[in-house]
Amino acid sequence: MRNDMITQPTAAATHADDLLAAYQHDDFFLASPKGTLLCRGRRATVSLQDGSAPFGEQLRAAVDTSDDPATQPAIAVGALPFDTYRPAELVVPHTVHRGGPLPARSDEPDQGIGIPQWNTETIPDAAAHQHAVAQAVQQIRSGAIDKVVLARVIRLTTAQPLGGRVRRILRNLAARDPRCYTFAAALPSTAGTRTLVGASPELLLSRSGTTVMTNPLAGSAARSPDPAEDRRRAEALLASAKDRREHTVVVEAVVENLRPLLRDLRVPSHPSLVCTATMWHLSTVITGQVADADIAAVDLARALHPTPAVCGTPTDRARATIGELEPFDRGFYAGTLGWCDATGDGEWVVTIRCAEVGDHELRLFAGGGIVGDSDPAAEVAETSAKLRTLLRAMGVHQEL
Ligand SMILES: C=C(O[C@H]1C=CC=C(C(=O)O)[C@@H]1O)C(=O)O
Repeated sequence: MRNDMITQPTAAATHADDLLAAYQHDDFFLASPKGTLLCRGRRATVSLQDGSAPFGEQLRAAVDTSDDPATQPAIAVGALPFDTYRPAELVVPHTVHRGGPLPARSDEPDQGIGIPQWNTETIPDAAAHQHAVAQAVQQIRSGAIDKVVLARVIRLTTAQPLGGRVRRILRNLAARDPRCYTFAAALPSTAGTRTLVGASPELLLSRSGTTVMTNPLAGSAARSPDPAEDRRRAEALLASAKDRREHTVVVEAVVENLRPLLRDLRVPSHPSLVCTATMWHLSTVITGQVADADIAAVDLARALHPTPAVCGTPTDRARATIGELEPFDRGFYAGTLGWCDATGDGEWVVTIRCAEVGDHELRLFAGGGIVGDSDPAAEVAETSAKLRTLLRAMGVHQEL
């Protein structure tokens, strides 16, 4: 099994399934197509606000001043919120374990998480989301913005405690979507313990040595259980002028942000198709080489975030439109989550297809990119389809 996710030696490599089984509340877990990472404890923190010294130096300094002997590699992990103006920090864990990629399990039965009944609330409801999309379309047609991503939340509550069930959510997500980035991270919270859990198809950025890769996704179609219809939808997506526009805006912004930081930038001229268990997407894999070895993966990720795949363009105006039209706080949805080591290597995913899990409450998020010819009713249906990723992992099969 390939095992190149963390470049420094760690404790003995472990089977990915064992890492998933060992996941505990408060751990950091990330399974990517390259490998699986499980981190525990807080040995030190690295604030991302300082920014004066290169990240590798800050990380090494944080480890040197921690009261623990440095028996583990210097690596920092964590989640960053959608709102880039909020304070952000990464955790240097006590223990780091790595494994290969999680194995695919097509025969896995759909197991819920043992909660037979939920109270549900959708914010905004379908009619209000449709109205918000129509308002966004008007703003775009008036020339105020080019694209904006609008999201909605489903709030599920239960009297039963949820904390111990994150591992089962992770397991169900990974079983259905082994090629996605499956993650769980404890969030800084003043209101009890909260965990971000999800299975994202989107890589914001990875750096391995000098090589950088980013894989923006934008443009979507729901999968169909009928193979012929599924293929038809995929081909229609690839041919859709509206979805191509939505996608091009993201690729152009990513390239513009990376151009000063990378050399030998390779950008395919056309998007390709990728799929999850529930969605088809337009995808572009962009690669390049770091121009300055001191630029760590987390710095590059922060230079890109938020891309128009989760915010819009121009960024500040799209952010203002989101603030005006979305009646909830995104928190860590549409942010980024990952790891970075002292050599600058790392992997950062876009935190979509995810939920924030509290003691008795889950908030599930899904959004969609809006352009001038978006159809508000179709956008509601798209968010419902995206929400299925998490709902199914929790054993909820009705449409919400
Ligand atoms: C913002 C989300 O998806 C993004 C990623 C892929 C396709 C997208 C779209 O077609 O709108 C979104 O840009 C989400 O799932 O909440």
